[in-house]
Amino acid sequence: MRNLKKSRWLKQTCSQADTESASVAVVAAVFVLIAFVAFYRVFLHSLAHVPGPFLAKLTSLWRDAGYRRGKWHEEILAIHEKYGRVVPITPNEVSVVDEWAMKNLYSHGHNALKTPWYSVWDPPQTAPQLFSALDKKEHGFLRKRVSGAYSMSSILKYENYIQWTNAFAFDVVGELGYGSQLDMLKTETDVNNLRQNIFDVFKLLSCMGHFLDQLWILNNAAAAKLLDILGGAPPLLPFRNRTFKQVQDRLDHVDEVKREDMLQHSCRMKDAKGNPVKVEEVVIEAMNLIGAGADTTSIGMLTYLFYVVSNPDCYRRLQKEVDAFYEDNKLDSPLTMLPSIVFQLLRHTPPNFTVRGIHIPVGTTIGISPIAQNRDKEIWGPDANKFRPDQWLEDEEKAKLFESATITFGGSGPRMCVGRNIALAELHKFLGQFVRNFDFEFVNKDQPWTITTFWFAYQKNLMMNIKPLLARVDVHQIIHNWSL
Ligand code: HEM
Repeated sequence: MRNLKKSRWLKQTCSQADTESASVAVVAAVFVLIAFVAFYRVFLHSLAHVPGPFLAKLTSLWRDAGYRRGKWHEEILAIHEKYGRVVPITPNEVSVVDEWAMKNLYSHGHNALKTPWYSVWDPPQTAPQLFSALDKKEHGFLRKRVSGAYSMSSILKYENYIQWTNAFAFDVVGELGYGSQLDMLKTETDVNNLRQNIFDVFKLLSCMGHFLDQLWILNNAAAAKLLDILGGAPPLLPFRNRTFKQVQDRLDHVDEVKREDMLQHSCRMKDAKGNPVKVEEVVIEAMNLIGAGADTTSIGMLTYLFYVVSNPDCYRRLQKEVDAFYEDNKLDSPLTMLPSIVFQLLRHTPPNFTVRGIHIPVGTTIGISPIAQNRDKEIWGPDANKFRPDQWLEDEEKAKLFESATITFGGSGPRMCVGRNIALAELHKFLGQFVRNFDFEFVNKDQPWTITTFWFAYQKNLMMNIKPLLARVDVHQIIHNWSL
């Protein structure tokens, strides 16, 4: 009996020892594997010799941590300043600044494929969307059927709606894509908490797009259904429901509606087989307009206000030019300063690929950071960081070169911004009207604004003293202390 107990105890002790040594072996194997991967990445990987931050070569967590800090717009400039024009930012991703690379990545015929990061922008329970479609054929089809609505001739037809809405970005895109304003101006509130929700969702998706298979675990139809049942509505649901209602209403009356806006264009689209479009497909186009077209353009407007106030000479010349344009209602004097300021502010905001002698292997993720390219001293000269609209006026040849090197709208190829014409129309209108009707200056001259970047560079706390110019607008002469 005693022997039996002893042998059981011995067996238990042995199996405990076996488990312990197996655990040690597993931990050791994991360590060896990590050490091997680290050694390979830092010394043997084909990008190992390219100068860049050490941690970036080791793990993509370095880049992800940078994104989450919200200061990537400063960090990417510092990285290029320190390491040059081709810099690894993860073990398998390079950030590049180069005019040639821009043409070969982002123009017709040459464009590289978008990375799987974009898949995170496909909301569950909606139709495929233009921006995140990775497949070239699918993207080509989706783009072709909407592009008529974005052409300059169409945008000029919508101009009345833009004027009407006082050109404020959310209401403008609402007017074009939903058939009515979003009532942000009228109610002076964030209707459906839309702006805050878009900020929160963009922050989450832009940071987490690299993780856990693009957050698939949360971002799928089953999870959305489960959330619905449990009553935990996703943040953009009220807005999505409102969009469905508005779109369905327009689809039901499309032949009676006389309004030629973008919603009308979307309602008349066909699917790939030539059948009438489904409600989900129109909804995704309308939501695209809001996501891609509102914050981007309002960021441009704030950038304008910031740089015009920071450059009194530009401000004075611009006001003079716009005044001359309206003088005696002639409206025919040429505008040069206004477009130069627009272009200047926009700047401020495949196999065997070789950039500047550095070979980028097939399968590497490659991208151009707009801010790094738009501030590059080799392209823009020693005063690349200065806001100097005259740059566009001094030399016609150079201006053409600058235009082709500016990457703000994503190059010139099939993936470039389809809403460029809307953005340009809005910005020109807003800038011209604002400078004509108001005098403005910073409240806080030492720190006029703060910028946080989560894919979009959001400006916060831009406080302005705004004085209506009495001769032109019928308002009391009061100094507004207005937070933009
Ligand atoms: C100053 C304002 C704007 C800027 C700087 C801007 C910039 C860009 C950039 C860089 C891209 C390419 C993004 C990528 O592929 O990662 C893009 C795509 C896009 N933009 Fe804009 N955008 C602006 C305004 C607008 C407006 C007003 C709209 C619509 C009303 C719009 C709609 C779109 C859409 C739908 C795409 C996806 C195009 C495609 O993949 O084929 N954008 N934009």
